[in-house]
Amino acid sequence: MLEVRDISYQIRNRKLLDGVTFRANPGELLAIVGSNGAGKSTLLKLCTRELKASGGEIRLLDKGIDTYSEKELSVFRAVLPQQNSVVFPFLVSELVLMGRYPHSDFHPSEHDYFVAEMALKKVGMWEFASRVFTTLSGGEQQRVQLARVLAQIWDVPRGILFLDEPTTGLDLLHQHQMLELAREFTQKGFCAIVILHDLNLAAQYADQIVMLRSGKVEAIGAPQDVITVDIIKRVFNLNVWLVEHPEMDCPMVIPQQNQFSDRY
Ligand SMILES: Nc1ncnc2c1ncn2[C@@H]1O[C@H](COP(=O)(O)OP(=O)(O)OP(=O)(O)O)[C@@H](O)[C@H]1O
Repeated sequence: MLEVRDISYQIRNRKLLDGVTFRANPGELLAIVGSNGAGKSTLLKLCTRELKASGGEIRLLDKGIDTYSEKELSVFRAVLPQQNSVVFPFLVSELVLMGRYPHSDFHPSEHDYFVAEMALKKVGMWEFASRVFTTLSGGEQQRVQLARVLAQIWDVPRGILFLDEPTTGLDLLHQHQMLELAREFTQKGFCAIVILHDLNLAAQYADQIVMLRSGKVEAIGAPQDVITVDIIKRVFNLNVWLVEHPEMDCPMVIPQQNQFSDRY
């Protein structure tokens, strides 16, 4: 569904990404993790065509990403960016309806209004529908933005969801709800590519994890294969304990104490 083949990206003389290769299949949630500056957002921007790779190839639904028109792409792939760029006083309902524009050519049908309502209800924000978006709290805005991207690909058969640090600003409940929702969509055949900083969330929700370090893939695979003491030490320079999740078949990360005193 998403295939990234030997991708590199260079700015001036600096390689921000080098030889990155992975594949995400329908029904999978793939988490991209790694230290600050490792290249996660750059990689996501290449996959969403916000940036153009210096080398390699990216394929979506078995076609090169460059072969799609912007409109074709927007019908089946939706992007939740890291930064919230809304400055105009749109109502929450208007903003979510914008997610339907690729389907409605700016003239929303009854079905588009229905989908926007369903999406807002899905993220628990329906009662905020007539509020001005910019007056919402950071976490509330993030949930409305999720409703917008879900509305965009709500009823396509094979959608691709790109989420850049979607849990930022969300409380514990809503962090898990956000990822539960992403997983719900993967269960109906979507593919979700999610940048996460929290390794425990990645371990709990991802089918595959791509761990980046200095622009290269340090490890890729199932959470048990990527979330290891050695790999975390190499990537984050952090000593951790790993414990088994009490209910799920995945590791949980606990940083060891007293390892920072000589660093600062
Ligand atoms: N336009 C640019 N010009 C120069 N350097 C850039 C540019 N964009 C990104 N970089 C650098 O590329 C590296 C990767 O950036 P990127 O935002 O992809 O990292 P990230 O893994 O998403 O980081 P974080 O976890 O902090 O969000 C960083 O060192 C960043 O400073």
